[in-house]
Amino acid sequence: LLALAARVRGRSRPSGLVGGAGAPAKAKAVAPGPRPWPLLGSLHLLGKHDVPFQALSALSRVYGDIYAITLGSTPCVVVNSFDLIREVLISKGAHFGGRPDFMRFHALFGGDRNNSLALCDWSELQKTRRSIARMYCSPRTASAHFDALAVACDAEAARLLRAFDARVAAAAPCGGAVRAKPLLQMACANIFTGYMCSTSFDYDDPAFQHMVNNFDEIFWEINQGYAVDFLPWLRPAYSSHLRKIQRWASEIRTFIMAHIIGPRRAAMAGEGAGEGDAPPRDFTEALLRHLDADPDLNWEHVIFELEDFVGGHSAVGNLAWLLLGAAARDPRVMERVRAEADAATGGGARPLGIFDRARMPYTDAAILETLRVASSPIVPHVSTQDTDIAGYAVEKGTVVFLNNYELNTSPQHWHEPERFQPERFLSADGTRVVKPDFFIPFSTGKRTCIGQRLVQSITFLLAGALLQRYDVAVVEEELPHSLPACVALPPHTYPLAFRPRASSAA
Ligand code: HEM
Repeated sequence: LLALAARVRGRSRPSGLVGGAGAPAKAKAVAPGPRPWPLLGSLHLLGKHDVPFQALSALSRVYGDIYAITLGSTPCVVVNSFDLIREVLISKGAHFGGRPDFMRFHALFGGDRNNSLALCDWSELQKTRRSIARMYCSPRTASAHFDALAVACDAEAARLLRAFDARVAAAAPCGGAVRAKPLLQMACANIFTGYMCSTSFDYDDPAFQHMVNNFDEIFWEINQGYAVDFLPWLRPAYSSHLRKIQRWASEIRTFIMAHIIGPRRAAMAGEGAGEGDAPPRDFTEALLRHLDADPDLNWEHVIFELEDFVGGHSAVGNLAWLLLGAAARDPRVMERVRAEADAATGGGARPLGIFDRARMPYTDAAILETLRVASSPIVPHVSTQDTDIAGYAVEKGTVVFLNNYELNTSPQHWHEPERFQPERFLSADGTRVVKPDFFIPFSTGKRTCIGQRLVQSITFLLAGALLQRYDVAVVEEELPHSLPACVALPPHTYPLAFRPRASSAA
């Protein structure tokens, strides 16, 4: 009964807000929520589940669609319904443009999280950076940038398949089990550097391998929650961990400077690039030209921006490996992706390309279903002024969790949400992808993900090409396993068994 009462309270608007004409304005009520303990706040409640987002969903069944919770001494609000998430991200987006001040975020970006596009607070500089990045990281299908992406993808898919052929042949005596996520990550990294920086690297290059592994470590790391995020006095206990994060990030920047920006800058000087009206050759050149033209930009911005965007490849590689894991668990998924790929390429008469995505709705739907099941959390937002959500007071500096784990897994929204069923994203005749409004894996509003077109195109290509070429199966001793509410897999995650396809079309 208490739980039910709390739930009803959580859902209703506080009556004090509805004053009659001339009535004195009453202070807005604070959303209901658990009573915090000294020092810890309610952090102990998050530890009762595999991942914090499960705990946040469980608490929504007690306190309702919006509740207030104190973590350490940080005031937080959790919103759990699509309407309230839209209120925060869209109708009141201008009030919630900040990001949390976690020391891990600072450690990743040279001591200042505002160097990062995803982790900074909203600012004029952020607007400029987003608009430069958007053109390249969100290319429209009929655009020169998308054509350039297609070229980088074609070259890399061919290289990946050659590398896989060799690995699979070597692994054949032990059933074809290959721990190949790192290979996939290198292919993704090369597509990103090929497209954004007009350069790519050999899979055997130890410096490249090291950079890709560092990115993967960081992607896994950033997807974890740590008590120190809310209890800064725990810092001494985490100091070696923080140093490790700093080292990964700084090694990445050294690589980018030495192997991408340095050579590129030298080549541009030699070619006289930037002179005349020719458009920049790629994202790196666009950034370097801005550096010369805009006094507000400095070297650090360029390096950090490339780090941010080249680093996007880690998310793609992890997503593609999750999709391969799902296809290995359910051969029907593999068969349907393969049937689409065969139909699109004339039975393998030519390699699969990113333009084929338009004719492969099931494969596209399988990517969406992988995103739904993984349910990557939206990066928390922070209120930049005193405001309200659903009429409840929200003070400046409050961390807001947008619980899209609840949106992606609730039986209120999905039939059998625990099942992997790409068909749920298809029209009744199976010819079109249909996405419900409340499905927002890339968030929405002014801080929405910039990379979603790259994510969908590259995941499509790499997973599609591999499924067209190989029979993929689970390795019984190490079944595919991933955390709920997490699109990241540990860098050395489960292997999958690959065998050249029995009825070979590709
Ligand atoms: C599995 C793949 C990915 C998923 C599920 C994903 C999802 C998200 C989500 C949920 C946000 C938070 C938006 C918000 O706070 O409202 C975000 C932000 C962002 N994403 Fe992605 N993302 C992915 C890959 C990428 C890639 C490949 C790139 C770059 C090429 C990228 C660039 C960004 C940037 C720059 C932001 C920050 C935007 C801002 O704060 O202004 N993402 N992403």
